[in-house]
Amino acid sequence: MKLILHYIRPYVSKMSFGLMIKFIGTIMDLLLPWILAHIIDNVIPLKDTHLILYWGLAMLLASVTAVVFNIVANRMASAVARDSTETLRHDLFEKIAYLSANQIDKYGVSTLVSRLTTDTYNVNTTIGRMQRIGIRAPILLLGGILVTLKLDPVLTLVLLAAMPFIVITVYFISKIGIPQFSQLQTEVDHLIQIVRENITGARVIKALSKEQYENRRFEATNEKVVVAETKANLTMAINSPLMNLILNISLTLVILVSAYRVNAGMTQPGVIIAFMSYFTIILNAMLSITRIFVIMSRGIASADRIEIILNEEEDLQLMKLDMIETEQHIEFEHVSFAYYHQKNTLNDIHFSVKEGETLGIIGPTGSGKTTIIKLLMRLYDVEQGTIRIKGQNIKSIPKDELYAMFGVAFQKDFLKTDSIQGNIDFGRGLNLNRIHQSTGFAQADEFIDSLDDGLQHAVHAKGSNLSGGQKQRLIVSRALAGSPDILILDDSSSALDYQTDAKLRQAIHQNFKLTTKIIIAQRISSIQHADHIMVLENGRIQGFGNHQTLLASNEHYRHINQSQMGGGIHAE
Ligand SMILES: Nc1ncnc2c1ncn2[C@@H]1O[C@H](COP(=O)(O)OP(=O)(O)OP(=O)(O)O)[C@@H](O)[C@H]1O
Repeated sequence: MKLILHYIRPYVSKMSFGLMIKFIGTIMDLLLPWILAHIIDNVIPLKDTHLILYWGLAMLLASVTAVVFNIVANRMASAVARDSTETLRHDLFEKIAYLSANQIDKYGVSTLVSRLTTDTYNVNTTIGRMQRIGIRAPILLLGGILVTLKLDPVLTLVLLAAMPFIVITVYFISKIGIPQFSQLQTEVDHLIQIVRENITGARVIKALSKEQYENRRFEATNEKVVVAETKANLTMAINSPLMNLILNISLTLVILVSAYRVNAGMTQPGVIIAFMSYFTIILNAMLSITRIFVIMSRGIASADRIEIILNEEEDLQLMKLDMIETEQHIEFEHVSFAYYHQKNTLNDIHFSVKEGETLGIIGPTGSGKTTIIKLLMRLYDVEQGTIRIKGQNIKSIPKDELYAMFGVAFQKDFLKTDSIQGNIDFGRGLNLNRIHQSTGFAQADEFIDSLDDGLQHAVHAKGSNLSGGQKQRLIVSRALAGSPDILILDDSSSALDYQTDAKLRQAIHQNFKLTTKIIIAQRISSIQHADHIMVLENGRIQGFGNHQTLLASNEHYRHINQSQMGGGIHAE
């Protein structure tokens, strides 16, 4: 609720104006039965046609004002809901964009997507509806009671006897309903996760003929959403019949008492007709108020889920740490790391690389190669040991500065729905020369030139209209285009043929002399010319040296070399 209040605060004046219009419209609605009673009991007996016409016109004016003012107020309410949710969605998106890799792992992508979409939509509905019926219903209720008190206090007291029962019912129903709506949102998260996996993995699913299996998996989760929704809606559905029951009992009592009072000459028939109209107004107002609680239950559950993300503290804080004098560009000092306090993924990683040098990393899958890069970029914080860039602990380098040092091509990196140029530039405003140069270095020119629209060729989501090798070359072009201090190629040439891979390495060697390069590869040929080669196994450094020294001293490396290159020391 605090979150909702926070986001509507900037619109208080607009909202107040809208609520004032709504107030006037509602008062007009309230006036109508009173005018009718006045016409029946006081004006008609006078048999003055002009006076009857005059009061009839007053009724028409009141009803037109009520309709027009209500429409205007509703439109203003929708505008406030739209604008405040826009800001909320913006803030949430920004927050999600700045979450650390650790925090994204903690929540999972699906729940973040559903918080950004369905939850913000629920908040929007709550803000809109609260203004539309949140003011109208209480005014109709209170105003109705005040007018009926004036018309006939005894009958009003009979009506008011129902109030405590209504309050108790609403309290218990919303107490049960809010957690049920939270549960429903969690099930929606799971559903989104399965849809995402299905769409992302469509090709694998088809290749393995697993459509039926996936359909069953989806159905099972869909069923859970239905069960959760049914449960929450059932709780809320008890609300209206229960209210109707309470109100109908009190209506019966009101009719009985009014029949007695008219017979005894204690009240007039016009008053009873007006009272019945007010009774309907009060009844509808009470039902609307209970509906507000249903909407609020859902809105609060969603607002809470959004608030948890917005309140997430920055977990990779900038620290003030001393610099050391060093000749090295990148240094890992006895670094050990575990994801979420599980078993260590990396153990005692200790190495250094000078500016302009190339480090090759080779090792079996899952040995921790990519994790070294993630730690160097501070996507996760190390628990033991220190990582330095030019003598500065990376924990003391502002994030923007740190990220700006890198040009990275990750294993299955991201391509967005944009042109080839847009994907390489990635919002950095690079000049066209720079982009042409980088596509040349990355050996992407040949395929880009073969396209009719060249750099303007549209790339579909995740690069689905490009081959594996074409995607890799675009991703490498993007990494090179920013002339980075540190270039990281994580298995980024695996889809290239040997010749193209060799040309790419040659281009990088010749044109990025001052850039420190880290190349992760499965192929010895991709790293054999590196200044240093790290052999990684089970998160430990198994060997460190150049190609020749490792061939001479490291059995594991020799074995890989033999299996890939047939044993000799190959030079290209
Ligand atoms: N976000 C994560 N959460 C938990 N565990 C992770 C995460 N990322 C990687 N791991 C685990 O850490 C280990 C090392 O992963 P890493 O990606 O560094 O290996 P790799 O050597 O680069 O493998 P590959 O050659 O297959 O890319 C693996 O066992 C992996 O399951």
